[in-house]
Amino acid sequence: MNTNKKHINVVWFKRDLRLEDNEAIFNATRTDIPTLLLYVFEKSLENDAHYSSRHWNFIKQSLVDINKQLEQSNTQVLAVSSEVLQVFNILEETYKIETVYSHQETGLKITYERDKTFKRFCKNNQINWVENTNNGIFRALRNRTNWVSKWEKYMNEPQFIFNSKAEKFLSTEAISELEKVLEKTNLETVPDTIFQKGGSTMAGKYLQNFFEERYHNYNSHISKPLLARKSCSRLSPYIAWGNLSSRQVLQKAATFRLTSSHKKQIDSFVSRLTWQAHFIQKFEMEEVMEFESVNKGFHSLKKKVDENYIEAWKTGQTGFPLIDACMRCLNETGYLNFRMRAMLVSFFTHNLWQPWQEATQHLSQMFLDFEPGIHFPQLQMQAGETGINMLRIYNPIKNSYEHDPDGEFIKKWVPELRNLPRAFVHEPYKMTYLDQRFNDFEVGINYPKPIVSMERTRKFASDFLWKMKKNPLVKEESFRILKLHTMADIGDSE
Ligand SMILES: Cc1cc2nc3c(=O)[nH]c(=O)nc-3n(C[C@H](O)[C@H](O)[C@H](O)COP(=O)(O)OP(=O)(O)OC[C@H]3O[C@@H](n4cnc5c(N)ncnc54)[C@H](O)[C@@H]3O)c2cc1C
Repeated sequence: MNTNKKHINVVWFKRDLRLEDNEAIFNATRTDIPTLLLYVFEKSLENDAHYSSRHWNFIKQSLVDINKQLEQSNTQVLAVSSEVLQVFNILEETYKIETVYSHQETGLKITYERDKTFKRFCKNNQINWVENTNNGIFRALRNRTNWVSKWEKYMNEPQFIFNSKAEKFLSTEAISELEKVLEKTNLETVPDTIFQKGGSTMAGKYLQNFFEERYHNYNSHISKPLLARKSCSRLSPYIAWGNLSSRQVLQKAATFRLTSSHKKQIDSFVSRLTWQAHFIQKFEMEEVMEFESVNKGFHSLKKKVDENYIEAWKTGQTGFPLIDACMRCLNETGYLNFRMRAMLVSFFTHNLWQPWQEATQHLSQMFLDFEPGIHFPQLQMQAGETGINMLRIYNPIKNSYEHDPDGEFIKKWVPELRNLPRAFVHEPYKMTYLDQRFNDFEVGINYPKPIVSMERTRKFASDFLWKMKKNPLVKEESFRILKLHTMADIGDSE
């Protein structure tokens, strides 16, 4: 046994893929021993049905970007494909690991269990594990008393400056040696212009460009599927994977606000970042939300799974043009604005009357910005199963006329409808026999007939859920949820 092992620290990257304002790196590099920067592509997570290749590509791009910034420091991120414990066991053969630094993860059960195992491993191997607060989400809170002021204080604190001195890190040569005994991950990705590209450099460009050019119409465009793509920040994947900390974004917003003549837009944007933290904090305190409705009163709601409906929804073949355009756009590009996401879930859970649990994995795979802490609470809220939020059943036809009046978005993503006059694009099933003939278009052949009746299913869902809201257990649970999370839920006021 090698008793003269070199001592090192390890920074274990999770959803904090950046160098600046990274407390884990900051703490590790304050010590006198070198630090190894590590990312593990965990096979168990790669196989988890919530994730898809678009996420792993984004992470790879983020690591390539970090590596570029690290060239001056003569170090690289050790990126390996394995499981976390296996990697640490192998590292321990060469080095004595003093301390592992990472950010707390508000994640899926699978990562929570992994962290518990890792904690035991550290204890058994005399490794110190320091976990930092991530983006102002606090662990082990019993309620939300003073939560907002704690969060604000965290956000106003100075950022952690990256120390790039080479002596702070394990050298590239030493990392190459480790790559020989571990399964090195190939970080190359196929060049692609459809998805937003990962990395802090790209994130910084989106941030700068949002405040310099794009934010002026934030409020008026936020609900419009086409215009929101430009007028919203598009920062969600960068925040979800940690290319930017929320603090970096908020402090930038505050600086721009000082001289901005569009302060209202900046304030609305900032309020979204408060929601982001609010939802993640809620999930941190109610992790069962991954599997079941937070309001136990809804556990008795049993909806029959219909695979045909689910398939039509997933592939954008429901016969409702705005729903289909949204889904096809999401599948293709990984992004959709808030209202359209909410509408897709509402259609799934209310009109198709399917359990929200059946929607989670397809959506999480498609959202490039998949963030468990927002995803599950939002799904349940849009499904009307929290008991505390206003019941919202989105009407896709009304939304279509209001937010895509010329059918531009629909025609882009549902090419079958491209040649139809504007008057028919929102409700092609209303075309008469003659309309169809003159337009060389047949409902049910060129484009599906609606798979459900909008009016009948809306009424059914509304009556059913309003009745459920009166159920004593739903009421009791609503009270519990409000008490636990103190502040009134704020997420559906768009
Ligand atoms: C069913 C459903 C699932 C969702 N899943 C996710 C998810 O997995 N990851 C994710 O980041 N967002 C999710 N959202 C929230 C929201 O739709 C996206 O954050 C937003 O559309 C991203 O676009 P943007 O960055 O341009 O947002 P902007 O409007 O520019 O907002 C700035 C930031 O605030 C946060 N934010 C914005 N809206 C919300 C919101 N309603 N709730 C919480 N945080 C918000 C995001 O971090 C976003 O990047 C979900 C919404 C719904 C209805």
